[in-house]
Amino acid sequence: MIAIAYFSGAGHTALLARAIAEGAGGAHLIDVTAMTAEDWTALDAATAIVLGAPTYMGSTAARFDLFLEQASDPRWETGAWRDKLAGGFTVACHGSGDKGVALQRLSTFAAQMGMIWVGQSEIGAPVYPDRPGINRDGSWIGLMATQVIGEADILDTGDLETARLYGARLAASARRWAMGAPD
Ligand SMILES: Cc1cc2nc3c(=O)[nH]c(=O)nc-3n(C[C@H](O)[C@H](O)[C@H](O)COP(=O)(O)O)c2cc1C
Repeated sequence: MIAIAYFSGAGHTALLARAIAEGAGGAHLIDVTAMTAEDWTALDAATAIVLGAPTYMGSTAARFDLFLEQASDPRWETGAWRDKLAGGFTVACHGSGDKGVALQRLSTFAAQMGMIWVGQSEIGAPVYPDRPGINRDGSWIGLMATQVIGEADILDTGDLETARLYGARLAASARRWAMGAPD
């Protein structure tokens, strides 16, 4: 099972979370501002946890960092998430916008938790001109999207398709990983 934990101030990160879930063929979507006991149970049971936060001031939004710190106690010490798969995504209003820092922050959290990071593997245009819009920000450490300025409720179709493909990759990875789980 895949769990997607995200924070979204104005809705863009939430759109990406839903597209990843769609590509994965279903996932437990968790808004970290309204955590329930069931959400923590789902995270602890998940084969893969996908972390999503908008880039605010050059890194992950503080509200998501609060969730990461909450999740670490006591799981960092107990190793409760060790060897789970992890992935990450972010969105910002600039093509760069220092989104890479946000994805490094998420992958560093995963590393500290002993998780196995699954990056973004899609190559689009200009390398493959027949794939316009796919991974248009050229990010492989995780999924990046760029906000369509002035629009709160839409994202670029290429970014959404890239998110679906990332979800499919995470789901395939989770299936393979679960098959090889130790007894
Ligand atoms: C406090 C704040 C800080 C931001 N910092 C950045 C930034 O460093 N780089 C950038 O490109 N966009 C930045 N933005 C724009 C957001 O990343 C962008 O609007 C994004 O789509 C928001 O996602 P959300 O709708 O899920 O909150 C910032 C927005 C806010 C509110």
